[in-house]
Amino acid sequence: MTILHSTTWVKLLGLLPGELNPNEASWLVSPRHHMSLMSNRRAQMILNRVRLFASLFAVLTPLWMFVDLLVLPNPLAWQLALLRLGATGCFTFILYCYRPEVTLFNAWRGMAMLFSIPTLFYVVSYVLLTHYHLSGASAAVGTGYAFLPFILLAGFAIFPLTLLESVVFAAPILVAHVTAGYFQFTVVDWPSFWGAFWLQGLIAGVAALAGVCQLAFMIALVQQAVRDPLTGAFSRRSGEEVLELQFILAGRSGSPFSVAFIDIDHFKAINDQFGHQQGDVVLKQFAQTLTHGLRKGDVLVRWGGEEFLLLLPNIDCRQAMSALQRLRRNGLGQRPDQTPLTASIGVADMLEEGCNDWRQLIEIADQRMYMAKQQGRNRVVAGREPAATLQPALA
Ligand SMILES: Nc1nc2c(ncn2[C@@H]2O[C@H](COP(=O)(O)OP(=O)(O)OP(=O)(O)O)[C@@H](O)[C@H]2O)c(=O)[nH]1
Repeated sequence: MTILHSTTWVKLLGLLPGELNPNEASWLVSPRHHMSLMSNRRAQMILNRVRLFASLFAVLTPLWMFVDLLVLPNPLAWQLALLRLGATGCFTFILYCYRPEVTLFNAWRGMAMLFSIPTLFYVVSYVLLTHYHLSGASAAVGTGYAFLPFILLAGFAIFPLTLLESVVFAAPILVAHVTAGYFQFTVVDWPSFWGAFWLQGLIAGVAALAGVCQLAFMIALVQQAVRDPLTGAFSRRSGEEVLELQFILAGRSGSPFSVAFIDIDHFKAINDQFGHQQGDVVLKQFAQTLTHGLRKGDVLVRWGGEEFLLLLPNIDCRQAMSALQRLRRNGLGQRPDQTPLTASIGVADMLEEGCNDWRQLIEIADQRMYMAKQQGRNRVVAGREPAATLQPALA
């Protein structure tokens, strides 16, 4: 695993420093820790590629039928033609009827459906071909069927997949080849059956590498698009997307979802006394300090200027208060004159407030942040009552 955490990966993939953090290299191996925004965009991309692949196969599969009918003996040619028509019907079904909600699971299902059609086609066509002793032109056409697994494995190269996904999707095709060999369905005189298998493994490896490279570039692009360049926190636009997604998920599962509206105190004074550049440094350190203190799954958004939003899924106001207390106890950073940086924070929980729109939730948290300012700054307000105010924790 240490190699995954080194920058070697980044260098090997030809990425620029910062485009893919070393701790994000494990994202190339498995989709387990992908952020929801990434998974959503990847799911959309995979579904688009599934449709592209299905449309190509829907056109090419019936076209080859005419070659079969011209060259192959009957009834083999007709049996294969029927098989091709069936496969074309399945590809057309995926193209026009598979319009699911954009989730990674549905994208995987689309890929599984897409690749299972030619894999089955390959196995059945082989069973049919073994009953004939082909020679001349018909043997050449029959040999063409043996190339299908190679084409399928190469096809994975157009999908932005993790290493684990590539292995899972390529395995059935390799197993189909081994099964065909085991039952001696081979009609072609390969120099070596295992030689062909080795070649397939090689193609699968190259396709997996191509998929991982695509994924690396995709991660880098998504990071650039979703992050605020100064602080590394989510930008407001992507933050709104995450908010909407988390709000829907929390609503569906009936779990709490809290947001904290954070505004740095007297930030203008930093700019005025020490210059805008020093102000930028303080903003950057503030965001880094908060991010390091967060749990996995919590999201920091730069809402604008010196205002930040903290999205805290699965916790209510009370738990959010204690998380913020911990963050404030550890310190939010320092002003250029070495005095502690403080912030005024408003907290609201979707369940407690009965919000059915995330904008409403932000509005409430924003109002509470203003209450914190009015009450003297450097505090957290989580309700209208004074009891729900967390007093200054910093010296
Ligand atoms: N350096 C820097 N300053 C910024 C940036 N974005 C906004 N600001 C400044 O942040 C300051 C915010 O000032 P105010 O809204 O008056 O708030 P404040 O001084 O923090 O006072 P209170 O919020 O009332 O405690 C403004 O001077 C903005 O110019 C940025 O990206 N970098």
